[in-house]
Amino acid sequence: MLARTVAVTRRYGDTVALDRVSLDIPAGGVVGLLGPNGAGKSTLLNLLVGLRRPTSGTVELFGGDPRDPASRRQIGVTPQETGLPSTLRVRECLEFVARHFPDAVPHEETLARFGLTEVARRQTGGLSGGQKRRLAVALAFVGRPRLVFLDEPTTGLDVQARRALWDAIRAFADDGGTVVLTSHYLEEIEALADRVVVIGKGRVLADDTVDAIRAMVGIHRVSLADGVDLPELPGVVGVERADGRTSLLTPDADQLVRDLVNAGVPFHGLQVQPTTLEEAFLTLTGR
Ligand SMILES: Nc1ncnc2c1ncn2[C@@H]1O[C@H](COP(=O)(O)OP(=O)(O)OP(=O)(O)O)[C@@H](O)[C@H]1O
Repeated sequence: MLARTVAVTRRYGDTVALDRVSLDIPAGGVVGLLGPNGAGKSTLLNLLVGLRRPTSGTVELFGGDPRDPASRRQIGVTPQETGLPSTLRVRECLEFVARHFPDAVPHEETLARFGLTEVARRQTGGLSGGQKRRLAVALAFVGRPRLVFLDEPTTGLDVQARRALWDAIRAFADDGGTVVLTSHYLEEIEALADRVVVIGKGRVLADDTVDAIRAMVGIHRVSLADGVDLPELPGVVGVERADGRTSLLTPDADQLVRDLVNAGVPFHGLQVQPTTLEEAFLTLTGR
């Protein structure tokens, strides 16, 4: 096991950012932490990399305490927000980080892999937001880590830059590296992760393969104006009533609409909408 948390709780004052989270990170593959804003993803990463202490429970990194620098030797990290020294050139940043490691990746390789070759001589202060982000992520890989933590690696990148970064992350995993990344984007998780851990309100709501999670979050909300009696309908996983409307939550909205028609329900004001990830998971976990 490269890293693990056992019944970890983290509070900030009255806020419970993580609530008894137990998670194992074995070697190999990409683990995606998926969840809405404020779910606790960054807090979990910060505990795993030793930036924060748990309020209770234990966190292990390479068998030790993540707050001990020796435990952190084989990790690479890109936090959600990073600062680069604005007068250093891109290549100088790579050199600075590489000096800390016995067998760093050659600069040319990193530059090419992260699409930074053209800007190698530029000062980081003059880079675009996307270029800065790519450099910040690239730096996590320079020391040939065994385990890399990336907090929202592609936020703010355009489609092309995002894909380039995905390729680099995947190449690292294909070579046997392990990655833990957070994202709001199901698409990003689908592109990269073998395993998805869904976090909501400080809890692990699901921990499964991408396919299983996709099936769970493909929940739609079919809503109708109140005033009609609804029969028992198959495939409805939740019912909500608010603002003069009844919402039926279902993984197969097309079939539900067919069933409504077949049952002769005289509905009006029908709307079909995808649910948010948070709604889908709260529904599925019955909370
Ligand atoms: N340093 C802090 N002080 C006080 N509250 C905090 C602190 N850091 C996080 N929190 C709170 O803990 C909860 C979890 O935050 P966290 O940043 O871990 O969520 P997240 O899933 O990473 O969200 P996002 O997707 O927005 O980054 C939130 O309610 C947040 O306001």
